[in-house]
Order: sequence, then structure tokens, then C-alpha cells
Amino acid sequence: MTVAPDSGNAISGSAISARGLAIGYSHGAGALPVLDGVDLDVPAGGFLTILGPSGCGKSTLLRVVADLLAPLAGAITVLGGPPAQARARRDIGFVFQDSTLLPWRDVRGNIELPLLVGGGRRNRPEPMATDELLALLGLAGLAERMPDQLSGGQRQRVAIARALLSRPRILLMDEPFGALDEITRDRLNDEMLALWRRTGTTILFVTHSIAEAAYLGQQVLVLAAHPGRVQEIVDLRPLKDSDGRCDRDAPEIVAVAAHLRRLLAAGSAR
Ligand SMILES: Nc1ncnc2c1ncn2[C@@H]1O[C@H](COP(=O)(O)OP(=O)(O)OP(=O)(O)O)[C@@H](O)[C@H]1O
Repeated sequence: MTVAPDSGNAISGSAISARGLAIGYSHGAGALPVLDGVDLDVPAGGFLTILGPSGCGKSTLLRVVADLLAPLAGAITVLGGPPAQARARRDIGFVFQDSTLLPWRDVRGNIELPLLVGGGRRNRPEPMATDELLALLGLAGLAERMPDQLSGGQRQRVAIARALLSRPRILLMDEPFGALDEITRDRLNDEMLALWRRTGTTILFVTHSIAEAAYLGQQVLVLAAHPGRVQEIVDLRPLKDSDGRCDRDAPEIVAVAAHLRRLLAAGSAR
């Protein structure tokens, strides 16, 4: 396994760069590969959405970026260095589908949790002010609420605020809005785009929704299964305005969604 700061021909300015990446889980004496031959460049400040059939390795890919799992082979750099370096610098924030808020801490206490468990903050930017995060995520007025007094959408907002507290340069989001109704999800999608623009964070966002992937992504990474691989990286930047926005129902976006659907169908076939 190589994890080199200057690996291969990585595009400079890439927040995440992978070449020939093989990822999977150790299985007895050997390894169970999940994805192989992954080449990827996510520009700094980019927004990559990730689609693929269930079990193809979307979450596993995020785990490798976050340094929670070592690759089996190939090279990956995160912010120009090995993933472990980005992790040690707290450059990576993570939001999952089931955000685990501590039930005995109120909204403010949950957002500020990383300050308690954070350890030294040498060479780290000042954390964001909680009140600013509350305002940014539409949570002003809910600071003293307990998690069981929040809706699902509000809980996910708290989880995102908590992930943003230490100003990570990369935000990994694993189906964060998967359990929400469509209208709430649409609203949170718009809030995510505004947040992304405002903070300049590089975002990797796993979703099962083709519409969400097309609406949010500057690029959509489509993974296939059997064998697990990158099927296509669809570039939507030419179809979006300078704020990364588009009309969900515009014919060109609908056409991209249809293309993504065909890719997914082909990539799911055994
Ligand atoms: N800790 C683990 N040990 C061994 N195998 C695992 C582990 N976690 C996941 N896997 C396997 O790795 C493969 C990829 O899992 P992963 O969770 O990355 O898929 P996914 O694309 O995110 O799936 P979904 O869309 O259903 O969430 C699956 O076959 C899964 O069973």
C-alpha cells in the first residue's frame, strides 16, 4: 500500500486524490476487496455526490478518506498528505444518516461536544462560535432543546453543526438526509448548498437519491458492484450557476438524472 503526499499524477489543487485504489476488509489471512481501481480527483472546495447500488462500497470509500480504514492497495492523498495526517489535524468532519446526539445534552451541548473530547488544538483554527452555527443551520431558538424534543431534520442540522464546529476542510456525509421526507430533504439540500458556498468546505456526500445526487453534486461519482468499481464520474458543473445551483426540473438536469438511472441499473446487474 502506498499513501504518498506526491502520489502519481494527482491534479494539484485536489482535496482528495486517489490512484488505483483498492479498498475492502481483512478476512482471515486475506482480504475481502470491495472496490478496486478507483481513480478520483475531488477539487478543493468541490462537492462530490456518490451513488451506487447497496453494498457497492460507498461508506467504505468514505471510511478510507477519513482514515478509519487503510486501503488494500493504491494511493490516496487527502489535502496533499496521507489520510492520517488530515485526521490528526482534524481536517475531516463526518455526518451519518442516524446522527447520534447525546440524549442528556441539549442542542448547544451536543454541538459543542467536540470541544470536550477535542484534546489539543495546536495549529488548528479557532472553532466556530456555537451561536453562529445555530444561526447558520436554522437552529436559533432551539439551543436549549433536548434531542428528543427535535424533529428528524432538526437533529440532522445539529449533527451537521457539530461536524462544522472545528471548521473541517472536508465534510463526509453518509446518507445524512435518507430518513427525511422529501420536502424537508429539499429544504436541507438548499441549506447544504448555501453552507458549502459560504464555508468553502469540500464535501463528499453519499446518497441513494438520484435527484439529490444531481441537484447537489458538482460531480457525481457512480459506483458499480460485482465487481466494485468506478463506473463513471458525471460532471454537472457546466449545468450549474456560479453558486452551484440549478433548477431541479430543468430539462438538462432531468436528462442527467435519466443517465444516472441507466448507469445505476447497469452497475447493479450481476
Ligand atoms: N466492517 C466490515 N467488515 C467486513 N465487511 C464489511 C464491513 N463493513 C461493510 N462490509 C461489506 O463491504 C461491502 C460494502 O459495504 P458499504 O457499507 O461500504 O456499502 P454501501 O455502498 O455504503 O452500502 P449501502 O448503500 O447499503 O449503505 C458490503 O458487502 C458490506 O457487507
